[in-house]
Amino acid sequence: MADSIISARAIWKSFGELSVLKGIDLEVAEKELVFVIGPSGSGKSTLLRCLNRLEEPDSGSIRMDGTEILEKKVDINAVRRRIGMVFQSFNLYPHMSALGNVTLALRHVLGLPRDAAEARALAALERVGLADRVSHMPGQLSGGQQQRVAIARAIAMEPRVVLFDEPTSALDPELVGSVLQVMRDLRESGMTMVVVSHEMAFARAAADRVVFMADGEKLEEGPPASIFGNPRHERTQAFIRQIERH
Ligand SMILES: Nc1ncnc2c1ncn2[C@@H]1O[C@H](COP(=O)(O)OP(=O)(O)OP(=O)(O)O)[C@@H](O)[C@H]1O
Repeated sequence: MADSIISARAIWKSFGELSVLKGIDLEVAEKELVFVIGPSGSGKSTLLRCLNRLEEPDSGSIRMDGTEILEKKVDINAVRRRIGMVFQSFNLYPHMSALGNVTLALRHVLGLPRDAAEARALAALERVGLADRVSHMPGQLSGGQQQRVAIARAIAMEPRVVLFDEPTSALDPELVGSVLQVMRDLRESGMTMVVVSHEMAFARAAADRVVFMADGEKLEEGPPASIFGNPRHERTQAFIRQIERH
């Protein structure tokens, strides 16, 4: 793919005796929303974490904008500046306001002066619908609002791609919609995203491509209509049948 932002090839990863990724390939094109689904324990989060080297693959190649990021000499902080990540647990600093949380990396990682960092942070908080909550501490915000602060923190860095690792799994059901809406808006604005999530309705509606993983392998991938409507692999069929029962 000529315009791939991420091109991961033959990624292998074990934890001790447990082989979690078995030669996975993943391409992510500019402005694409790639959705990774599969049974619990199939290696989805591990794959995502390998993409920014929160986990170190045992072997394989990951190119970002054409540059290999698995080489020892690569400045991993420079790579991470270009890859935002949103976690299931929002990982906000509890003693800092929403604005403080979003501003922190802009000042200390990007080295922006306070005024410029705050202006950028305010714009990001506005984008996620929190213009009226910038001075609130995380404890004064709902889970959905806290996750939106975490998304603002990621996008304020103006990354090339944002990875979402089960961003709504820790939320009460009534708070999920606001976070998914922000993710939908980001997609509309052309943000490149890789999402691991169990929100299948969202995958159907918003994904450009769905990747189905099982036991550390990619069994099939394609547009949501074909993965959900006409899955070819027997394990994908079983998975889709199971989620449709719930
Ligand atoms: N740091 C680790 N040390 C040891 N085992 C790990 C570690 N991280 C993940 N695993 C194991 O690797 C396997 C894959 O985990 P992973 O979280 O990638 O799966 P997943 O597909 O994201 O699952 P889920 O949908 O339940 O989150 C699991 O068996 C898990 O217990």
